[in-house]
Amino acid sequence: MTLSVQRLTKRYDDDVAVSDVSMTLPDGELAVLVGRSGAGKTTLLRCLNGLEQPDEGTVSLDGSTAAVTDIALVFQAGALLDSKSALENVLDGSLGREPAWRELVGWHAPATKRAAIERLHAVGLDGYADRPVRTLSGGQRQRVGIARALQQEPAVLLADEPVASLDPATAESVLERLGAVVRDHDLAGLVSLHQPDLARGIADRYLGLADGELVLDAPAEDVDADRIAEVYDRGIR
Ligand SMILES: Nc1ncnc2c1ncn2[C@@H]1O[C@H](COP(=O)(O)OP(=O)(O)OP(=O)(O)O)[C@@H](O)[C@H]1O
Repeated sequence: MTLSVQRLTKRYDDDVAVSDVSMTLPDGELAVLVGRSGAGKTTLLRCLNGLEQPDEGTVSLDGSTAAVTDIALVFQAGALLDSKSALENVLDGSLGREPAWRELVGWHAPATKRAAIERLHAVGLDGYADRPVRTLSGGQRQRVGIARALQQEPAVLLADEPVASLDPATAESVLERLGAVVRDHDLAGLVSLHQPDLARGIADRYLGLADGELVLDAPAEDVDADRIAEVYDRGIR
């Protein structure tokens, strides 16, 4: 499905965090969102998945209003429940898709459980299902976060600086996983990153925000380091 954003604006009092942004994210493609601190990346992602209400503009999926479960957001550092296992964290992605009583007692349908194990496989975590996530490395935790987002069966996968706390090699491998799941599951993918070079060869497209405005929207092959540097130079907030 294609995610379309039309003239989206979000203000906090007098501060325009996102200003009149329009863009299209087709399925099967990973776009990388860049921009200096305070440019509006997190606010845009939160508006896309409904955590924030835009003041103006619309977000639609194939022309219709998106349901909450259609758009999954992977948080920085995974935002996992430490005391639970990897599999239990992934199963949390089914919240809202299963009857409430199943969620309350933690007794999931066999097909749901099989799907969750398949998601762990998709992110390269075979054999980690029963590991408490507090015993996992940063990169493994982040991949559990991606598997949990997949369990939501979204049409759109968003990630807000998902590799910020990782070393460059681990960050690159997490991004490769993200790119692979976006393509294999035919999702529209958007990832905010402070190290855009890590996404070379993985990103299909670069989007750039400066002071809330979309100042870059181009295929990855047309975007070199200078073009990205321009996005960072334009932000003055
Ligand atoms: N809840 C909020 N209340 C008031 N202002 C906010 C709120 N959230 C964000 N802002 C403001 O909106 C602007 C955009 O912030 P946002 O967090 O979206 O930027 P960002 O590009 O994600 O930055 P970073 O790279 O540092 O995470 C900033 O000026 C910020 O201070």
